[in-house]
Amino acid sequence: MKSTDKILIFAGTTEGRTLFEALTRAGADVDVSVATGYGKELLGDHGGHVLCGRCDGEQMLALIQKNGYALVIDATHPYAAQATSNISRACALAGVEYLRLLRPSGECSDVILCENIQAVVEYLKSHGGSVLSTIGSKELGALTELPDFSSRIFARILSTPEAVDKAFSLGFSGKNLICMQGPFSCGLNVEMLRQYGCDYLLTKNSGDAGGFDEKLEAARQAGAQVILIDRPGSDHGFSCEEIVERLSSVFPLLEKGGKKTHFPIFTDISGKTVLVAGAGRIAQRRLKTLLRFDCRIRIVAPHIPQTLPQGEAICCIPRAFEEGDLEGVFLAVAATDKREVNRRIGIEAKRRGIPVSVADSREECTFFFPAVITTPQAVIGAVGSGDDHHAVAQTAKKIREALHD
Ligand SMILES: C[C@@]1(CC(=O)O)c2cc3[nH]c(cc4nc(cc5[nH]c(cc(n2)[C@H]1CCC(=O)O)[C@@](C)(CC(=O)O)[C@@H]5CCC(=O)O)C(CC(=O)O)=C4CCC(=O)O)c(CCC(=O)O)c3CC(=O)O
Ligand SMILES: NC(=O)C1=CN([C@@H]2O[C@H](COP(=O)(O)OP(=O)(O)OC[C@H]3O[C@@H](n4cnc5c(N)ncnc54)[C@H](O)[C@@H]3O)[C@@H](O)[C@H]2O)C=CC1
Repeated sequence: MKSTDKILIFAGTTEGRTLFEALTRAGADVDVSVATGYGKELLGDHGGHVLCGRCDGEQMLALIQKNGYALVIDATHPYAAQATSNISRACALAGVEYLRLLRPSGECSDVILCENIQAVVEYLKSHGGSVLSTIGSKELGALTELPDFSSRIFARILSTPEAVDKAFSLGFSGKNLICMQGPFSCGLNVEMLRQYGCDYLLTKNSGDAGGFDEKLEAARQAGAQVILIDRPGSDHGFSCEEIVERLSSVFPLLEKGGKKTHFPIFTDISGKTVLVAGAGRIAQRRLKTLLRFDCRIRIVAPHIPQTLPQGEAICCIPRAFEEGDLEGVFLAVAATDKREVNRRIGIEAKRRGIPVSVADSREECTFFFPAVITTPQAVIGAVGSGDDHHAVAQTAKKIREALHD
């Protein structure tokens, strides 16, 4: 495969969307096909071409041949057995490479395992009790075979008009419907099971991104029995990471998991004040870097070590951080060893519109503190996607060695 080849993804799952975004960002020529308008909405606007609407096997074959894809990735839902069989057959007929993206099944024990929805119905016919159904609206019809379904089945479905209309037309009434879009936390699941007095939680083995672990744990906490519809037997495939791994030789920008990278902005900080909270190992490393750029440093820490550089540009405040310390600050670095203090600095800096690097939480950073290499000709800053700092440090080391910084 070459980097100019066209790729088609049949999405419909979180992983499919993640892969689409990552491939688009990595410069691949990629189209995505989703079954519903709702799926399209979830994709947002990432560039790339979005095809919308359900297609049968023949339509898929025509689409693949017409657009000349070199690779088709099937990222439809683990239970979309029909779609998967159509896509793989169309690829075989067109002679196009086919990859199945499949999230790993969740680990589980102590569940009532049913082969399909029909087996669930048989089980529930001979076992009383209320059920929280978390299998969506598609197969809800089967549950209406239970004579008392309208009182004992509580169906959690998507909050779309189609899903709601379908549930109503099947005979479900408002009091037995929960229309809401996930993700659902364990706590929320527990409350739902308790609120509706459910003895069972009905689920498919949707793997991690489907909130599967949160359902199992909630059932355990609420004392409900899990009824699990097993995955279609022959389904096997690759995880998102494995597919990224396979494609990264063609698209070097494709990072693991489709994480975003930061755009480097080089800005003049001379004469401006940078707040550094903390005066330990990390704060001192950053201080050394910052001082190369002729800024003023306001450093605040309960204990100011003797080893700290001194000079007019450095103002030491020997006490714990206070919010007022951010007054008049251009850039902030939170590098104390107290999680709560760093978090507070992050929040307060954001509120004031000050870019902040929070040393112990990549999620709370609005900028990443880079590894900096300075030579007479250039300033080079290196960051990764925040999940392998060691690799960034190694990269910086190689650049330093190469440039004799
Ligand atoms: C997100 C970021 C936020 C920010 O601070 O702006 C951040 C976050 C975190 N770093 C952690 C650990 C380590 N970071 C390093 C090294 C560096 N880290 C740097 C930047 C950044 N670090 C920002 C993103 C940059 C990116 O990765 O893209 C560098 C580039 C610049 C600098 O720090 O000066 C510098 C290389 C400098 C050079 O070589 O010149 C080492 C190695 C070492 O110290 O030798 C370790 C230990 C080993 C390891 O984990 O590999 C932890 C876990 C803390 C914990 O568990 O306690 C978190 C928290 C989290 O991940 O959420
Ligand atoms: N981003 C990165 O590169 C790395 C980040 N870290 C994280 O950075 C943080 C700092 O690590 P180190 O410098 O090794 O710790 P350290 O223990 O050497 O220094 C902590 C500093 O915070 C100060 N401090 C404590 N409470 C404070 C408060 N309320 N207000 C202001 N200052 C306060 C202390 O006086 C001390 O100077 C830790 O949270 C650590 O997890 C650790 C390794 C690498």
